Amino acid sequence: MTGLVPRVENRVVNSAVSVTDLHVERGGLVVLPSVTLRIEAGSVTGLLGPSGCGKTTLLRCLVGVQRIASGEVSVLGLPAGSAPLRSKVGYVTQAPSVYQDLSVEENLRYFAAVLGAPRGDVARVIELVGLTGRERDLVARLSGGQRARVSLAAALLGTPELLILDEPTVGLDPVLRRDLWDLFHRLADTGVTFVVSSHVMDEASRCDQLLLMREGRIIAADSPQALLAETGAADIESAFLTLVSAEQRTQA
Ligand SMILES: Nc1ncnc2c1ncn2[C@@H]1O[C@H](COP(=O)(O)OP(=O)(O)OP(=O)(O)O)[C@@H](O)[C@H]1O
Repeated sequence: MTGLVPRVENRVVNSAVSVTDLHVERGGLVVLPSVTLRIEAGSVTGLLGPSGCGKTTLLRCLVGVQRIASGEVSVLGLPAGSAPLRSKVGYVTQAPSVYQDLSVEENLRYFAAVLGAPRGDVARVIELVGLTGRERDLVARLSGGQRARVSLAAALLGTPELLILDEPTVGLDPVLRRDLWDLFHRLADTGVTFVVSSHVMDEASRCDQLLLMREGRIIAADSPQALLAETGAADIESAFLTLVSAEQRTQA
């Protein structure tokens, strides 16, 4: 996966995301009691935690599609979901959100037109996600991993400054996973901020910063190296368990 990556110009904020006292309820249950966090611009931040801990809900708040009960969510210096952010924030959901009955290229041409991205961008993003040669294939005939990459390509159209990716590497083989993480870092080096959720702790070492989440709360926010040093654990999964045990001891 190669290709030219556009630079993000005129960044004026250092925090790409700032969340304060965020409280969210879904279906009458408290999912996020009170989340406060900052995400540095130009970083690859991993949001890691067990299934059901609230990762998707938090990501939906950053995109501005989740009803919040109270708190503040600021993205690139603006309230999450505000109109100017539409072309600056890319969101890839867990379920691929592309048209099955269109080809890879037709899908991306359509999304480029909606976003007002230049036509030449389509070939660029297809190359970035490693789908060169599959342009004319119908999405319905692609594998799950290939389909996920079409969704990712759509999110890369234009010049997004923040990419919010919900479990983008699920179902991908190790080589493709490595290539995608390399792509995230290459784009982050140009100033794009990535927030990537995963319930697979072994992806942690690929992130600059980690947000470890449990039962709707951020239990740690630091670099993988700092979390390992702080807990004395050999890997992030053990660090997570150490933090959970420490928390349970404090609560007991
Ligand atoms: N549409 C909904 N209505 C009511 N409750 C919901 C809804 N979607 C999710 N929830 C609940 O919110 C909580 C957090 O779910 P969320 O999808 O944010 O977790 P997650 O960490 O992303 O999980 P996973 O890793 O399995 O995707 C769960 O208890 C879930 O049951």
